[in-house]
Amino acid sequence: MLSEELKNKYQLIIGLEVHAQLMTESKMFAADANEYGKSPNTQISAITLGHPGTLPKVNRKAIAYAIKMGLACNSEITRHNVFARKNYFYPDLPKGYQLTQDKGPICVGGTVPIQLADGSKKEVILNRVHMEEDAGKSIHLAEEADTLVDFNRAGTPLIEIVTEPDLHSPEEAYAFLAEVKKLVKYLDICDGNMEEGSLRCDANVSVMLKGATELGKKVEVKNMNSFRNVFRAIEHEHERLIGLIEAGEEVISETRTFDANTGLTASMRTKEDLNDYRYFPEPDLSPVVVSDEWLNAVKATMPILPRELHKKFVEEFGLPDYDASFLTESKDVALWFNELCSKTKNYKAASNWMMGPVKSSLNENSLDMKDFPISTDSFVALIALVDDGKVSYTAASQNLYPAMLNSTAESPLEIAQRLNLIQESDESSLKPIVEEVLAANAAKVKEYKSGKKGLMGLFMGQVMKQSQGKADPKVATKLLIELLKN
Ligand SMILES: Nc1ncnc2c1ncn2[C@@H]1O[C@H](COP(=O)(O)OP(=O)(O)OP(=O)(O)O)[C@@H](O)[C@H]1O
Ligand SMILES: [Mg+2]
Ligand SMILES: [Mg+2]
Repeated sequence: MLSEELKNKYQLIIGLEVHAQLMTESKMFAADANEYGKSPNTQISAITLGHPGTLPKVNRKAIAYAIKMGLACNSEITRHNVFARKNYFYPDLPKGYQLTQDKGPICVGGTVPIQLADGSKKEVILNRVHMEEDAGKSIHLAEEADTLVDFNRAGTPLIEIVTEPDLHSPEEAYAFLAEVKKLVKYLDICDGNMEEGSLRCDANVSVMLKGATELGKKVEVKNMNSFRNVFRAIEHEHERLIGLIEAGEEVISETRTFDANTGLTASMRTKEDLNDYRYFPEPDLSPVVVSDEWLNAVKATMPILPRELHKKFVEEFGLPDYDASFLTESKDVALWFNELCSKTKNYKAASNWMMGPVKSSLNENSLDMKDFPISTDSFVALIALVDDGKVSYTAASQNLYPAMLNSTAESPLEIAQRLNLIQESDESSLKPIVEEVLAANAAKVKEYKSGKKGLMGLFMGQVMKQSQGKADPKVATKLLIELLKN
């Protein structure tokens, strides 16, 4: 572990390359199904395998998805798009080259907003988002020392989201990934599943003395299969690079691989054996031109974005930033909440319900908001029962709400009646109970009257007990104050 003092001497610089698999039905340049988890080598065609005489054809849906990402990040959309062949030899690359965008990525620049745990915010600057196709998958068999190849993944449409070297801590990198995942899910273009490899991240890391004007040499770390592991890999490189420099050793530009078991990285290849990819424009594809008409059609499919919903929840509903961030974390939650708030004006109560009981019950039952059984209409009725003093919040959250989860046929009022949860807010029926309590506690009443005002809580507790928790606290308090005056 390096001292804080040493860490403070250096500035950590991170640039991320995030690959997102697009959820199109077919592949980037062929009609074979784009489906995860199928039997090896069943989702392949002669085009994907690059057999002689076959010709690729661009999947326009994949292009539209990439444009959606660019629009969400306020990138500039390139109108004249050319694909290039990136040539290299690897067993899982059936054609011997990958189709990608070398010059002129489909989305240029743009930003992604992030927020850290301490509440600080920042716009991470993107270099570009470009299109490419995925390779197949090599499966290395440990025992037989053999390698098998599954080409199902080959040709899957990808976007590569490349940041500027604009991130400065593992926390920022983590927040960026979380935001990208959230965005692609809102846009419905990628499922964001890092374990299944639909979202993959390479981290470029360097350090430089604070105040230096030139970036240090970077290493690129690969093979992290979770956000947490990206965090760990950066943390490790941060320390390793400073250690190297402090020891007077040279940092080498290289690609390193992360080992999740040890938390360490190891060299894979250095810049010296850098591939010459011999990029050249793909001769079998004509340029893809994004017309105004097409661009507008894609714009029309844009969903409401988390940052827009966040703004609405804060500005229109008057909710704290914290609530808005929580509520927009998942698209399903945000949209459900948005609908709920079109039916109630008690936004803060609605938000508290979401952050408390709803969140807990979803977690406990490992449910998604998609499977949430209560309709927004019923939920509004629940909130109104509490607001009108008919059911106490305690009874509503502890008894009524759990019952609603299991009984969607009855209205909240019917359930509250069945469970005997309706509060007694009628003065005339509460008064005898209050009188009874005061009579039974004559000594305490005397103490109260001689100044021990703290006893109010005790009386209140007794009234609640006598009324089996159904006394409306407001009415009971009012009656107690009145009767204790005499
Ligand atoms: N000195 C540096 N320190 C940290 N990150 C850097 C530094 N210089 C560049 N980067 C980042 O490295 C990444 C470079 O990605 P890019 O895709 O452009 O090139 P590449 O890694 O050489 O290509 P490939 O896609 O073949 O891996 C960017 O995210 C960029 O911000
Ligand atoms: Mg790259
Ligand atoms: Mg790279």
